[in-house]
Amino acid sequence: MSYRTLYLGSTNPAKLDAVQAVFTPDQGFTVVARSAPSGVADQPRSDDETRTGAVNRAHWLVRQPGVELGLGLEGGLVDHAGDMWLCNWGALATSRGHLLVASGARIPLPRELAQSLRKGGELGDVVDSWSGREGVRHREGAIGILTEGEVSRADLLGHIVRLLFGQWRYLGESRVS
Ligand SMILES: O=P(O)(O)OP(=O)(O)OP(=O)(O)OC[C@H]1O[C@@H](n2cnc3c(O)ncnc32)[C@H](O)[C@@H]1O
Ligand SMILES: [Mg+2]
Repeated sequence: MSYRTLYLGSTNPAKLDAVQAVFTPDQGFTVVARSAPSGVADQPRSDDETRTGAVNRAHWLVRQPGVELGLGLEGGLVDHAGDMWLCNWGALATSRGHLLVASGARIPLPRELAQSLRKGGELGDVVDSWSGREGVRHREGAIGILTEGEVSRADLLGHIVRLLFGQWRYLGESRVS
């Protein structure tokens, strides 16, 4: 069997777990993690900026020689209904010019966290010092802490990856060769 390679635009293990759970060898895929520039702030602060970060990563990947399929995932913050919410976006680009986009579930952040984030900084760093843990962004994520382990960052991103994979399958025969 010949495998298709899916490039992920990040080496973050939580993102890689989410992608490897969907783009499996059984489905005919190998996954390669390669840091891709998001072209937006390290901490995006709107849906638009977060989606753009995911799309830029995916597009950057398919501009590299030999890359057929590029997937970008981006985490961000959104002000909504008086709270600051955690959001995530994903994009899957093909070298044939298709672009599929999806966003994930979101939850409001505790006021205390939102307050420090309004002063600047990245959610990953703020959550580490707030929770007294290290490297939360690479493991359970803020979402894992805020849901008592019920939903991990990989779970949250996994749903987005499935939405992308499903849309790509729906494209059918017109997808990449
Ligand atoms: O190496 P990359 O792919 O950039 O991985 P990252 O962890 O920085 O992830 P993003 O750039 O997609 O996310 C932007 C910021 O939001 C943070 N973030 C998003 N979701 C998070 C979560 O569930 N837990 C902790 N930090 C999160 C993340 O750590 C960054 O500071
Ligand atoms: Mg980042």
